[in-house]
Amino acid sequence: MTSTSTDHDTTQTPGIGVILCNLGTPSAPEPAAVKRYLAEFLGDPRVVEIPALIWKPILHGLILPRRPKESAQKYQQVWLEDGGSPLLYHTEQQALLLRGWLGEAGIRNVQVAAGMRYGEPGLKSLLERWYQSGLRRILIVPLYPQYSATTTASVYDVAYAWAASKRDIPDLRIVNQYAEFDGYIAALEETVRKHWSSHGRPEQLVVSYHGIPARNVQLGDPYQSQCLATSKRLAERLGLNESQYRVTFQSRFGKARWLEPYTQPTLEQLAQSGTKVVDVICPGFPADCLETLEEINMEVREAFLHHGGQEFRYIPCLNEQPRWISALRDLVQQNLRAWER
Ligand SMILES: C=CC1=C(C)c2cc3[nH]c(cc4nc(cc5[nH]c(cc1n2)c(C)c5CCC(=O)O)C(CCC(=O)O)=C4C)c(C)c3C=C
Ligand SMILES: [Fe+2]
Ligand SMILES: [Fe+2]
Repeated sequence: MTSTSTDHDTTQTPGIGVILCNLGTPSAPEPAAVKRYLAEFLGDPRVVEIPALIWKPILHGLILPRRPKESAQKYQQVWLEDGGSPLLYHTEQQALLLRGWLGEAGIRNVQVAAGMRYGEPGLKSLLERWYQSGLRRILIVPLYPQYSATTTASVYDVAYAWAASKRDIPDLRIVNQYAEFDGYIAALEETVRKHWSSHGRPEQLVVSYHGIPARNVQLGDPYQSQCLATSKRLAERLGLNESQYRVTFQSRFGKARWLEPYTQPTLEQLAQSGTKVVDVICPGFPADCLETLEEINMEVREAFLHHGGQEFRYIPCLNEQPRWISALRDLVQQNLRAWER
């Protein structure tokens, strides 16, 4: 970590806040807490784009009475003994480390915190708290490298709605996407190379992203093309040709068509057609969470092995990897520089 000469002006202006904003997570791995979380999350019209008159009765009459119990059991399997929700734990660790790395780069007037779009610590309360304490420059970094209206736009909604309640609106900046940001790709590359140096190369690298409904893409959501762009950049840096990796989409919810190919059936087909060793990485999740630790590393692993695969090697998310924290520092510095002009 070295100080840069370009950050001097920004560092002297008081009161900058940086929020690492992630999706959110239940407060406990219990049905009641999961129900509260899912009600807020799935009640967001950015997430489920079905008219409220149709969706609300389905959500409250069919989904919320059943799913929380099932989901709570899954959360229990990944809940950290001391840290609680992995998603919240890793996001908070990232915020702590980023604060230190920014300090080492000479930026000492910055506060960094984790904020959650759904649940606690809530994005809106954090904005309000910092505003009341006098911060007038706030940078939000959604922990979604690939933009989707279902996730990133929802962060904009909350921030802008909060700002709409203010007479003296602070300088607010939101990082829209960083699917091909060099530091991010380099961090992914490093995590794969480290994994290969201890385990050797796989027959296939499966690059799995959270899915969204296919219709959203038809309506203009750029998410799919950004996932493909991230994967292509990563594969190029790893020297993989097109037959050595594939991109898949996981976590389908409901019966509509989502982005394809789906992760689990792809791994089952790979196993059935004789592939024995696979590596799976989830670049769309900067922090490990239910969808990576339980769905990928438990459910999909079991499916692959059950269909004849021999080695299912899950590559953990970027989490607290120094190369990732330095990428976040670079991304933040790049955005803070805009305030110098
Ligand atoms: C309509 C449903 C959903 C859309 C669209 C969706 C998009 C989306 N989600 C993430 C990241 C995460 N999702 C997580 C959990 C999760 N996602 C959905 C549904 C949709 N997601 C549900 C119902 C759940 C809850 C778990 C369950 O009950 O099965 C998580 C993990 C949260 C945690 O606490 O660990 C993340 C992270 C992205 C990036 C995305 C679109 C691009
Ligand atoms: Fe999700
Ligand atoms: Fe899932």
